[in-house]
Amino acid sequence: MIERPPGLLASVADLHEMELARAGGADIVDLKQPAFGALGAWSPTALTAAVMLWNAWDGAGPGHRPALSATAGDQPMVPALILAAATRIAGTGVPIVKVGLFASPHAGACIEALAPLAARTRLIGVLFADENPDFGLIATLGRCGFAGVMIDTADKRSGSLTEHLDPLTLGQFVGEARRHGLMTGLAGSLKLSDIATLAPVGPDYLGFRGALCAGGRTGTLDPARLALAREKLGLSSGFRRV
Ligand SMILES: O=C[C@H](O)COP(=O)(O)O
Repeated sequence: MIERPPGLLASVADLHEMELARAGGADIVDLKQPAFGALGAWSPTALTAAVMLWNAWDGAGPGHRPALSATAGDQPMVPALILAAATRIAGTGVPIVKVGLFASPHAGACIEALAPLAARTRLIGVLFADENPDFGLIATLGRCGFAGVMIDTADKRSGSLTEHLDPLTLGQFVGEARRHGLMTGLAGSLKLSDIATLAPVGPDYLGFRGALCAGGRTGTLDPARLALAREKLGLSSGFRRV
C-alpha cells in the first residue's frame, strides 16, 4: 500500500500549455522546450513572462497554485558554463531550476560549482537512466545544498526509464536521495501505464511530457491525457506543496 501517491510533474512548452497544466492539476509545472533537447530551455524572455503568470496565480492563496520549475538546457559538463546557464534561468525568478548532469568525469565538479546558487535557488540535479547514472553523485548533491534529484532519459529514442532501470534500482535511488534529504522525481518517456509500476517505488513525483501530448513530446499538451494521469496517480484535488 502506497502511503502517498507521487505528485505529477508536467513539462510545458509555452504559456498556453502552462495554463492547461495548472487547470489540469499538475503539481509541478515544468517549463521545458522539448524541441531543444532532453532538458531544452525556454528563452529568458519567455521565462520572465511565465514567472509573471505564475505570480498572478498566487491570488488564490497558498496551496492553490502549482510549483514552477524550468530546465537549464542541455549544457556541456563544464562547471563555469553550467553555472552560467543555471544562474541565467534562476535570474528570471523561476523558483526551481532543473540542471542536467550528463555522464562525465566532471559531473561532480559541476555540482560543486552550483553550490553557491543552490544556497539561494532550489536546484534539482537530473541524472540520466540511459547514461549509466552514478548514484554516488547523490551524496554530492545533498552536500552542495540541492533541493532534489531526478532521473530522466537523455536520448529520447533510447527507450523509456523503465527499459533502462528496474524498480529495485529505482527504489535504491529514491532511498539514497531521501537519506541525503533530497526530493525525488522519476521521468523518461514514461507512459501512463508505467504509473502502476513506478508509484510503489515511492518517488515524490513522476514527470511526463510525451505521454501528455497529442503527437508526441514535441506535440501539444492534451488536457484529457493530463486528467487521466492524475486519475491513475490517484491524486485528489488541490496542489501538493513541493
Ligand atoms: O521532466 C519530465 C520530462 O519532461 C519528461 O519528458 P518525456 O516524458 O517526454 O521523456
